[in-house]
Amino acid sequence: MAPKVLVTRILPPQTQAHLLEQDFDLFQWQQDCCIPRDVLLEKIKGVDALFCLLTEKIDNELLDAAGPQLRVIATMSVGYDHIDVNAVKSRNIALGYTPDVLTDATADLTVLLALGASRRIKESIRAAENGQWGKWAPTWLCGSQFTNKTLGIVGLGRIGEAVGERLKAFNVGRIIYSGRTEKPSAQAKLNAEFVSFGTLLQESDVIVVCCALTKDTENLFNYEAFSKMKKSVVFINSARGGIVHQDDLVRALDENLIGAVGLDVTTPEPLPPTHKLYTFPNCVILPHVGSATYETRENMAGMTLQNILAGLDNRSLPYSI
Ligand SMILES: O=C(O)C(=O)CO
Repeated sequence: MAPKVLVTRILPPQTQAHLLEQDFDLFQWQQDCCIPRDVLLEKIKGVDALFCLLTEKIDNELLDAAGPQLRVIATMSVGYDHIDVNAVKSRNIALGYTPDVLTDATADLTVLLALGASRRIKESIRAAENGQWGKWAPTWLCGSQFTNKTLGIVGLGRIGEAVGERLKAFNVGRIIYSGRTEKPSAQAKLNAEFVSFGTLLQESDVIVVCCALTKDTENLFNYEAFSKMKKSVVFINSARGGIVHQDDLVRALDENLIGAVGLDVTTPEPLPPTHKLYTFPNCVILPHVGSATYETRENMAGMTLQNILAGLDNRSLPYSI
C-alpha cells in the first residue's frame, strides 16, 4: 500500500515534479497560504510522513491527531523552533531539517540588511521616489560605513560565520562574538574574539543576530540590552523575531537609543502593516526572505523530500535533527 504523505504547501518546481512522481497516497495543501490548523489536524490523521514548513506548529496535539503510524517529519527549514523536538523524539518519529544549504543566501541577505540600514536605504529610496531629491549636498542622507568598526556576531554558527566572512571584506577592524560556547574553528578563520554578551553589546558598532531561538535566547534583546548598546549601533536580526523583545525595540527606537535597525524576522509574521516599527525611518524591515533564492528554496525542498523518502524506507535521515 502506498504510504500516506501530507505536504503542507506547493513546492518549488523541480521538487514538486519529483514529489508527484512518487508512489504516495498524497495530500498536498494547494493554496498559497498556510494550511489552517483545523485542516492540518484533520488531514494529519493516519499519515506516515509529514513534509512541513516553519509555519506549522508541531506539538503533542498534532502528533496525537496523527496517530502512532507517523514515521517521519521533515521541515523545509533550518530553524526548528516551531517543533517540539522532545515530543517528536519520544514517539520515535524521525525528524529532519535543511542545514547548510541556506547559509549563503541568508548571510547575503543579512549583509544586505546591515548595509541598507547603515546607509539609510529606506530614507534614500523614499526621498528619490517622493521628489525630495534636490541637488547633491555634503551631508544629506549620510550613514556610517564599516571600515575599522567592530562587528558583533551573536551566535557564531554556520550563518554567523558566513556573515563574518562577508563583512570582513568590508574592512571591519575587529570581530567579536558571543554565544553558548566558543567556536574555535570559526574564530580562527575570522580572527574573532569570544566575549561576554554584555561586552558585545557595549563594544559593537554593528550587531548581527545569527543564533537560534531557544528558551535561552527568547527576548534576549530587551530594553536593558538596547540601553547598553552604542547610540550609533546598527542592529540586525535575520534569525528569529522571538529573540528580540519587540516592544522594547520600539521603545529603544522611540528614545533614539540605537542608530539603525534591519529586520528580516519579526513577531508576529507577517508583521501587520499598521505596526509602529514601520514608522521609523531608520528601521528597515523585510518579510522573512533570508533564504528566498530560487536555488536555495529548491535545494531546501529537495533535501526535505530526501528526508521523507529515507524515513519512509526506515533508513536514517540524511539531514537529521
Ligand atoms: O529555514 C529557516 O529556518 C528559515 O528561517 C527560512 O529562511
